[in-house]
Amino acid sequence: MPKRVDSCRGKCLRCNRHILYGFCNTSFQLYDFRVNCSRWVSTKRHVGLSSLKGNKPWLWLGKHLLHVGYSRSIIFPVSLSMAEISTHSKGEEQTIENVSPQQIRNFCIIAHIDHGKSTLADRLLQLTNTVSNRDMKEQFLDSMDLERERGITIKLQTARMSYTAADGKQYILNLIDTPGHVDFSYEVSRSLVACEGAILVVDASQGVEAQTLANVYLASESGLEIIPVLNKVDLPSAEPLRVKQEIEQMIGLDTSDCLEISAKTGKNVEKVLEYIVEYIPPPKDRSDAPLRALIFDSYYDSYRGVIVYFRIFDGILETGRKIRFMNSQKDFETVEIGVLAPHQVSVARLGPGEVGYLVAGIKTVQDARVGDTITLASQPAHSPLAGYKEAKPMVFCGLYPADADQFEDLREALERLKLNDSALSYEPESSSAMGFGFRCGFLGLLHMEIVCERLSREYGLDLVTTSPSVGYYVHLEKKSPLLIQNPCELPEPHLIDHIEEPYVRLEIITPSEFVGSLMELTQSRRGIFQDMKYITATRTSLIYELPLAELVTNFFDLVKSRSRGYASMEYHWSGYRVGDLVKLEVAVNGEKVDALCNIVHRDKAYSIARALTERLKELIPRQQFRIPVQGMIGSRVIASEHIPALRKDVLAKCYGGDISRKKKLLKKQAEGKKKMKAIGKVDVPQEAFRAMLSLKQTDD
Ligand SMILES: Nc1nc2c(ncn2[C@@H]2O[C@H](COP(=O)(O)OP(=O)(O)OP(=O)(O)O)[C@@H](O)[C@H]2O)c(=O)[nH]1
Repeated sequence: MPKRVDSCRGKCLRCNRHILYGFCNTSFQLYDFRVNCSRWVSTKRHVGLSSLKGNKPWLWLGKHLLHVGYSRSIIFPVSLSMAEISTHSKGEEQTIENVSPQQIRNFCIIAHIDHGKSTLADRLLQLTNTVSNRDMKEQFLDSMDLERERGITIKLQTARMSYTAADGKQYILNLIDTPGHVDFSYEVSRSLVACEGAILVVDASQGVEAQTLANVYLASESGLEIIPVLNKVDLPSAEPLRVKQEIEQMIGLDTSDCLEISAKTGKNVEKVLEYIVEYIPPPKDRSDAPLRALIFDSYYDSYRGVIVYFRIFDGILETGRKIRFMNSQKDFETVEIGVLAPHQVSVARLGPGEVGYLVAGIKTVQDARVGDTITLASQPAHSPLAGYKEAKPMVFCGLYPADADQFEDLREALERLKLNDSALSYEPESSSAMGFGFRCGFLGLLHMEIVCERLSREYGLDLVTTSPSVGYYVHLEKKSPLLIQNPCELPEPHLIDHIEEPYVRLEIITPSEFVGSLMELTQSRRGIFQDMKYITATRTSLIYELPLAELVTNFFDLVKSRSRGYASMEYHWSGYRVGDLVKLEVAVNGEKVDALCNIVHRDKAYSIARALTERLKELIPRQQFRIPVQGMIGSRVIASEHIPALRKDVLAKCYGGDISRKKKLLKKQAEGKKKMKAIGKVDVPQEAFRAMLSLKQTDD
């Protein structure tokens, strides 16, 4: 391939307006250029034959003419030389040099939530001068407003840092910061595949938590070198010795030379950089092999189309080359490739081991799916790299615009969010109580909360959400099973043979004194006990199989409150199990409210129905007539409440007088109320739809 040796810049001779930038290859033919700093265009199609016009050589670039000159010191094989009008000043492209894989280290930071990943990433960016002190802000890589406000990482983030190590050599360190919350663990698994090593951050005051273990398992499954680091040693409550012991006992990592750092104060953070260079293996040098690069993230930019983040395993990628996505078998021409330093900086080529981005005029994220392999269309690789399991939505809820006119806006907003969030799913549905809306699928409750918040903040939508539910497999007699994501769709009981519900394998790590209370909670949520391990003298791990439906209704909050915040939990999908489940419906004033329908375990149906009707009685405003609120399974009423009518003193104006007159007035009032009840419609307030959620909390 031609090697880029120099760049040039000049005005178009024809229009005298456009500035043209170009790069020369080894034979000093311009091989790619751009107009007015906008997109790069391959010159293969655009450069016309060069010619000399008097002493002023010029060159066609598409419809533009570039004025060029000679350098007399070198004899060129072609008539044209490097452009000399103005040599491209130190532009971004030239600051990034291609490096050999030996000088590259790809690593990610993994930890339990809030153990200090993003803070450590901040310090590393500062130490390597990737971000100047002036531009530095807390949690630099968390770019979403929501991430910064809540102090959590939602999306994985990448940054390329340049570091001169103690051995005097310069290294390129590609960092991937990952989220800690269990809902986003699929982001973690994606980033792990792009790395050779992981820094495992453990809070020295808290120790090994459930998510620490889960992430370590993921990292060792991917064959990564794990470097444990104790963070927050500046805290008075830090117990580095105890935590080191925990790491050795629970994870089995040697902690004899484990670093004790404070990401907040910067103590010992520079040593982390040395450890990365020393312990994390460099990527393999397979530059001669056909290109294979793994897509680990992508997002949609309204100006440039889909931006794909990838890691190259084999071969070389250059701007202007035609690439192919091996799974979707779609071809695109790369308009720009570059690295994330941490902002996008374009480069001409990237070699094996490099992490970068590319722009190729891709219109939908579906064309460049995360987990797909990029290869060259002209020299495709034989087989794609092992991708990822697709993120599967686990929790579903209905989203309805409070104002029916906003339905189309909601559709548009969901379409846009979906472009950058492949785990989100949605399909239209309608409800008699709430009109038209969408049934959306999320990875977990936090994911759901974040999507709802983004919809209201970024798109100004006022939404009503129904209580979250999970997906059930309903086996009908002599028919193939149905997947039900909306409880209202559950067929009549006599048609159902059995129902299967999703289960998760749950691990809770807790100080031993809270074990009893947490076991009680888990059992009340239909948990099936699997194992209990004493990890250290004071900490215990509990393992349960738990229905996902029980977990999504604020189980995590209860675990936290019962353990005074000290327990942590982690779960992953473990399969479907048969459950004795029924559809619990609610009728208000004789009319079933479909948005309040839910699938619950038969044993709990009565208590939930009772609590729900009581709660609705408080929430639904009183009307002129008496309103019955009933919880029902099929046509059987299992709980009932009445909202009393508003009373108007129709006798107020009767001073004394005849009793028959009073009776007449009261009779007239009773008749009026009866009529109103027959034609009256009860508006169920929005809070009522969330009642189900809060109910199950009180239920425990
Ligand atoms: N005292 C002290 N506080 C720290 C240190 N490192 C991080 N913190 C604080 O711990 C909190 C969590 O830090 P983050 O860096 O956001 O943690 P995280 O692991 O990235 O969190 P998620 O992205 O949500 O998983 C913040 O309030 C930090 O200021 C440290 O070394 N010492």
